[in-house]
Amino acid sequence: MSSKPRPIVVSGPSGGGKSTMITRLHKDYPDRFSLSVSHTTRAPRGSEKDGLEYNFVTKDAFKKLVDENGFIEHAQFGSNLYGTSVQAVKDVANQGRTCILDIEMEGVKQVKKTDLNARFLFLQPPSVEVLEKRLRGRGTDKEEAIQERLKQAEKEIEYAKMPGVHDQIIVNDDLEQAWKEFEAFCIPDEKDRKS
Ligand SMILES: Nc1ncnc2c1ncn2[C@@H]1O[C@H](COP(=O)(O)OP(=O)(O)OP(=O)(O)O)[C@@H](O)[C@H]1O
Repeated sequence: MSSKPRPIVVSGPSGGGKSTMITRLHKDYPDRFSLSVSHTTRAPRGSEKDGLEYNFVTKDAFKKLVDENGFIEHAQFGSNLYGTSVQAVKDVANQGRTCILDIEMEGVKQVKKTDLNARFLFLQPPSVEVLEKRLRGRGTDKEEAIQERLKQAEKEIEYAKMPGVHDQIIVNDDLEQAWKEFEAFCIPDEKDRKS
């Protein structure tokens, strides 16, 4: 059996609290968790270094990796391609850190097809009504985007109900309570926890 840290997949509807939890996790445990380095076909900017901010690759190399099923998720923004590769997640584990993957439902399904041996955590809002309030309160999304996110949220919550999809579902109602549960999932050994 390998002693490499198993990646943790955090998913849940937009506005469910993924960024809030993951930001706190990195802040409280800066040496224990890492995000994977994404691939991109865009050119490096300023002092960006290959393998650090991104793995900078050509469009051909990117497409080859797509054909080889090397990506968990990939998408196009403008004329550039971006993706999270299976290898980038393994690289984090090889460095002795737990890779945190913040991905949506389709990505969760992709991870399940790999040999990453991930643990799956779902952050669920207390209700769609509360989710709507939080999305509005965040003030980052236009009305149309909010409606789209709420529709998608219902699908995500339905999928999460299927037995065996997630190792744990945390209902993000009271923030401190949800954080405690999140922290406990990410750091199973109580003596290693800060709170
Ligand atoms: N338990 C909570 N109680 C009240 N507000 C919360 C709680 N958890 C998160 N929020 C707030 O809800 C909003 C959405 O949270 P956050 O941005 O972390 O969601 P997300 O899942 O990362 O969304 P996205 O997938 O769109 O990035 C934020 O404004 C955050 O401060």
